[in-house]
Amino acid sequence: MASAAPAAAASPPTPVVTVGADGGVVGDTLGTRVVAAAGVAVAARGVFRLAVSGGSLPKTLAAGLEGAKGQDMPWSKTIVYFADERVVPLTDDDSNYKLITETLLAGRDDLGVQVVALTEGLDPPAAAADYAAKLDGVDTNDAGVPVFDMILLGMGPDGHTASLFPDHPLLDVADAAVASIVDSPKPPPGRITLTLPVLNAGRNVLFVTTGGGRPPCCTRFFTYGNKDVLLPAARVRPATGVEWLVDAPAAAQLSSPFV
Ligand SMILES: O=C(O)[C@H](O)[C@@H](O)[C@H](O)[C@H](O)COP(=O)(O)O
Repeated sequence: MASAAPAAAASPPTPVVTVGADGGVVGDTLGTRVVAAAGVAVAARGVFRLAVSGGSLPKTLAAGLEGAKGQDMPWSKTIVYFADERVVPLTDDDSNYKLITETLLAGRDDLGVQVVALTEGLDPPAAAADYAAKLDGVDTNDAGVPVFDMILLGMGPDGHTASLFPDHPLLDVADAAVASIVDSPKPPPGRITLTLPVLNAGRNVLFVTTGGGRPPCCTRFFTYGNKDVLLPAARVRPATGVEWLVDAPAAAQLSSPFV
């Protein structure tokens, strides 16, 4: 990836927040968004490159793609990547690869979905470099940044997204598509993550946040303390816009100007 391009002059669109009554409704909406983005990508480029996070997202997505919507998915033209991954064996309970095989991909072994998994046995920096090399087939923008058709993100209680944590130097990585962390505040400590330039280059970028328990983060969503330093999740503002799918308990904790 080339070094960072100058920041775009125009402000990105204000995030769109879509509130569902509960996790089931959020999952349904997510499924609809994913099928729509997949259809557009396959019609335009013959493939749908989808980057997913860990946490609760794979389960919500799996539920949203049950039934008819799942049948509308171009599974054989879908390539699943990881917005972040834990540097553990693929069979480890902490592995996001294991998580998606047990949720999103469960019962879909024969549909030809490709998954770009972490290479096992490498330390985090080597795993990040190796994973970056696996992005070779992904389109890039003028700045050489990989452009995914869709990136699905969650937000932790501290405002982290993917494995980009508040006040961490990884937030400033602008010359690599994939970075590593060895001191993740959320266990396990060793992880790889897509970097902010990649998250901000996605064609469709969605956050999915359900449940309460996030007031410290959400009340500080746009500013961090008194320093006007944005929390990691708030720094994901692609020029294509960003949508937040939240349930009612999460929405109740999001303060203006977020909603
Ligand atoms: O740890 C991971 O693998 C994640 O990608 C992480 O960034 C996650 O998305 C958030 O912590 C939200 O997690 P929840 O969906 O469980 O709230």
